[in-house]
Amino acid sequence: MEGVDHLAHERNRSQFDVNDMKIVWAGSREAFEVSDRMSRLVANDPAFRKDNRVHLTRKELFKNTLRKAAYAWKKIIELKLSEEEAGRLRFFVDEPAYTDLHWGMFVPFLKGQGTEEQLQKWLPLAYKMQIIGCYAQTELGHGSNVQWLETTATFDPKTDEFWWPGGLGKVSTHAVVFARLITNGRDYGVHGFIVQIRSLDDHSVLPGITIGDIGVKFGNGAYNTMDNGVMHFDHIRIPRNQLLMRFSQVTREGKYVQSDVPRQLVYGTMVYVRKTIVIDASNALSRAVCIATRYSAVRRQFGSQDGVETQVINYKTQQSRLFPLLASAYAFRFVGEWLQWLYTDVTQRLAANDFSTLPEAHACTAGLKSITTAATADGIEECRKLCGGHGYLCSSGLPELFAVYVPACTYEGDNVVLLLQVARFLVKTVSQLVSGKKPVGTTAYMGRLQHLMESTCKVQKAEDWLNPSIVLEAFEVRSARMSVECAKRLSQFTNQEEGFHELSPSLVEAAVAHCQLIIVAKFIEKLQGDIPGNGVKDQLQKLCSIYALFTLHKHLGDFLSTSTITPKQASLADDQLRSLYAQVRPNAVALVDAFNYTDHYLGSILGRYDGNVYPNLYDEAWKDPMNDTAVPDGYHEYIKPLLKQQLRNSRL
Ligand SMILES: CCCCC/C=C\C/C=C\C/C=C\CCC(=O)SCCNC(=O)CCNC(=O)[C@H](O)C(C)(C)COP(=O)(O)OP(=O)(O)OC[C@H]1O[C@@H](n2cnc3c(N)ncnc32)[C@H](O)[C@@H]1OP(=O)(O)O
Ligand SMILES: Cc1cc2nc3c(=O)[nH]c(=O)nc-3n(C[C@H](O)[C@H](O)[C@H](O)COP(=O)(O)OP(=O)(O)OC[C@H]3O[C@@H](n4cnc5c(N)ncnc54)[C@H](O)[C@@H]3O)c2cc1C
Repeated sequence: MEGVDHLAHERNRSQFDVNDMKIVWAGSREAFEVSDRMSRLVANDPAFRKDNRVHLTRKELFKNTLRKAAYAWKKIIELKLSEEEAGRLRFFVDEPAYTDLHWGMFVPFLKGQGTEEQLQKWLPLAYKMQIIGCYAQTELGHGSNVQWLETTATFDPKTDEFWWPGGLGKVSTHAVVFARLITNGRDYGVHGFIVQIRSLDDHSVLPGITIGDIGVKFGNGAYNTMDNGVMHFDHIRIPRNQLLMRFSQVTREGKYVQSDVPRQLVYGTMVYVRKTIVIDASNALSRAVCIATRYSAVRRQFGSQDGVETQVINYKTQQSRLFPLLASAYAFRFVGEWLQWLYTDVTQRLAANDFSTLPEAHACTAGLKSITTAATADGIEECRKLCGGHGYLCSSGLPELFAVYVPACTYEGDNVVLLLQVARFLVKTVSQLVSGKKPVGTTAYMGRLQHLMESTCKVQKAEDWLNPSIVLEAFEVRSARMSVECAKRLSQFTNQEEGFHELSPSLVEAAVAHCQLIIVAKFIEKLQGDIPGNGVKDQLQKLCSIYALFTLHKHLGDFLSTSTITPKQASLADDQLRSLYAQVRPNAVALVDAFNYTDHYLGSILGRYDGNVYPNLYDEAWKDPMNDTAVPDGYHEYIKPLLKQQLRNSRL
């Protein structure tokens, strides 16, 4: 009962209204209510039980996922759930499935790339799940380099292998297929086609197509609920109108007609999903942080006072590892919200034939996807370590979360490849300054380049680091100087591509600096708005400072080598950071309660809301099939003879 008392005590000592914070975290009262309702619906339905996943074989696991997906769909229909409610319900079911790709990529691709006529034909089928779709872009030989995909769509197609598409291996009936469009002997580059791959009568694979699952992936259970697939086409014919033709058409005569739009619009679904992945990073990181924070308040080691040992959350090292992750979860939440706004804005502009913000939307989604997923993957692993030995047990929820999460650093664009896209965008922005082009959006600060190259940091005492404009300027100076340095070094190469290749490690660092500036800037911007709730804004201000100062601490080399700050100012930042950790400490448990996660969703004995960790860990161990019998299978074959052998040897 010790843990129970501790968490209740922690909750009583918090200095803000946790219910108000729940609304800020959810984004609005309406979003909170939907999430809250859906999470309880899932948690209270035994059909969605997930604590047995680690003991299932791959085939059992996959069938179980199919059962849950079908049951979830039944519930969605029965309860007449809205699109938003259905999305939240699937989220809380918390099991990667073909439905992620159907709703997350196939449907958005159709919506983005189809003509009115094509939408009328395909969307109702997809919405009612009368067809199930996946997104087949990656090939065995090409994933990052989309322009070099080898699959062709001509009147006389060659054959090639897709590799990875989720939902393809066993479930999808249709696929959005990426192939090079060839007509009248000319290659018009990569386009999206809709291709039926399985029979709608008996689910058999259609003639000329070979499909299978690509095999077991990283981790026990984890992403293995998903049927990532391999697909081989051999002279498949599809009707011309299954080229998605909103932006380019092929006439009956085979003439290619390109609308007056950038060819990159065919990549639109990737921009959409990358934006979603940023919000998802805050989900995954907050979940790990919630487990590690509650457990750190329950766990006691050393430092006995009055016969009671110290809660590990009181160790300064524990705080300096945990609280930056807590702050990052909030930071990623708010930058994700902003990215949603940016995406909506660019979509509206595209509809009005304004393509001016497309490069910015691409750079922001690519860069933020990279740094939030990398920090989240590392953060989950850090949370496992923060929970000591118990963190390594599957019942902590952390091993599975890590295994499910890490591919986010690879899918939807390898993180380094995407940061190089941001670097290209930055170098271009700097070079355009010479020609007088005014930078806008997230690169607007480059418009004050002369000031940023000359300015000196104003910090004289630790509290100065709480001043948002000082912090913001430090991040702007660091980023601008790193980009300018890269651009300068690049200009010394006669061949720009060769220079870009040679300097790519530094270019990636410049891209990281720019993206971290965006996160800090958007957190500060969020705090300039109206944030109701007793003590809520105050807590968020502390978290914002922690995110910024911890990032500064971690990348101190950048800040010092660009002379953005002095070693003395770095040391003052560390002093301020320590003080902030102490201020956040009494609020830590309440700050993770604000995520409003049910025990079902957390799936962690260490992160239980009631803190009743030890009896449950103990009980859980006894439920393991290994403990069905005291004497294990194999004793008679392998242990008993061995023991007898040893006995004989010792007698010799
Ligand atoms: C239940 C909750 C779930 C929540 C999670 C949500 C979703 C996750 C669910 C499931 C995930 C599971 C599966 C993931 C599915 C996939 O992985 S699908 C496959 C994804 N594949 C990739 O991402 C491939 C990565 N590669 C690329 O995107 C591009 O090839 C490239 C690296 C960007 C390079 O492209 P290329 O055409 O060669 O470009 P180049 O470098 O030559 O640049 C040309 C210009 O085009 C601009 N540009 C590039 N991309 C875009 C874009 N997307 N939008 C706009 N503009 C773009 C580029 O900046 C260049 O511009 P210039 O002005 O000419 O410099
Ligand atoms: C779980 C999971 C689910 C997926 N689901 C789907 C799906 O549904 N549909 C689909 O189409 N695809 C899917 N994919 C594929 C995924 O999109 C690709 O794996 C991803 O885009 C990376 O491409 P790649 O595998 O070719 O990596 P590679 O490009 O081969 O990367 C290998 C290494 O090379 C480096 N590298 C590559 N190019 C460069 C460069 N220009 N400069 C510097 N370094 C470089 C990378 O940084 C990386 O370290 C999925 C992948 C995973 C892991």
